[in-house]
Amino acid sequence: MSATPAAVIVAIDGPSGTGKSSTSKAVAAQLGLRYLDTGAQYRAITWWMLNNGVDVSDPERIAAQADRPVIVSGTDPQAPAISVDGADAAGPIRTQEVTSAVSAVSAVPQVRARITELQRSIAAEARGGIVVEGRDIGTTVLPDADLKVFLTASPEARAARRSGELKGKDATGLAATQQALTERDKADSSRKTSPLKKADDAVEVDTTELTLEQVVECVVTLVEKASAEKAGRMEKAAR
Ligand SMILES: Nc1ncnc2c1ncn2[C@@H]1O[C@H](COP(=O)(O)OP(=O)(O)O)[C@@H](O)[C@H]1O
Ligand SMILES: Nc1ccn([C@@H]2O[C@H](COP(=O)(O)OP(=O)(O)O)[C@@H](O)[C@H]2O)c(=O)n1
Repeated sequence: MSATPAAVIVAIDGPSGTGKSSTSKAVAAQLGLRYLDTGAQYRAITWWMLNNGVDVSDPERIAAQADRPVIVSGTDPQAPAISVDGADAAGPIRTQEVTSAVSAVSAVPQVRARITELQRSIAAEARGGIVVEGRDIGTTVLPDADLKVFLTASPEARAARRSGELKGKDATGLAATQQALTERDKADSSRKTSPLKKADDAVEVDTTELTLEQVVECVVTLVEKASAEKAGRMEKAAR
């Protein structure tokens, strides 16, 4: 008799515009898992620093304030929510001002330690399983995740996707969007503390030529396989 699928922890990492958020939400909703957007948490702490007059070009000042904001993340994939000091932050964390400052704030070790601890406790509470998306989930936050996926896409495809999202809200052209993405990737990949990096045991999926539906289907298949394998191992251990 085949075992009931086991609850799994899924780590989805990759650079900006590769489809992490869209894919993670859809996979979690389809499989009844919780969902955590860790980029939203780094955006939230950045928003707090900007609102509280902290000089975001000064790592020491950021470090000194890193413990202060109270960040609460919802984990419903159908209605992702985030608040800072009790205020809804879902809208304000997506502004250009926050996007431009987030890599500098998230590079500060005290910020990463604080947010990493929060992420681990949320994952531990998700008894039925969770999809956690970010930059360092498979390498640092949840190195024992049951499945690690690393999404990639060409810089041109990523910029075209982001530029489509910004249309009407931002006058930035495609070339400027690509330039901003490249700079953020470079900052995220070159920082000392848990840089953006594919974990050695992550499955890499290049989404450049795939539709979002195809990526979701591919990741759902990988999660189902990881879940069945885990259930098999648990059943064997219980015998
Ligand atoms: N495979 C894909 N093909 C085309 N557009 C996509 C694909 N995956 C995601 N998108 C679109 O690209 C944009 C960025 O996706 P998102 O999931 O926010 O990426 P990330 O979280 O990696 O930054 C969104 O508008 C999304 O709908
Ligand atoms: N696990 C994570 C997630 C995000 N981040 C930081 O947070 C920023 C915003 O993440 P995001 O996922 O919202 O970025 P987008 O690609 O969606 O614009 C990234 O550029 C990183 O600087 C991080 O350092 N570690």
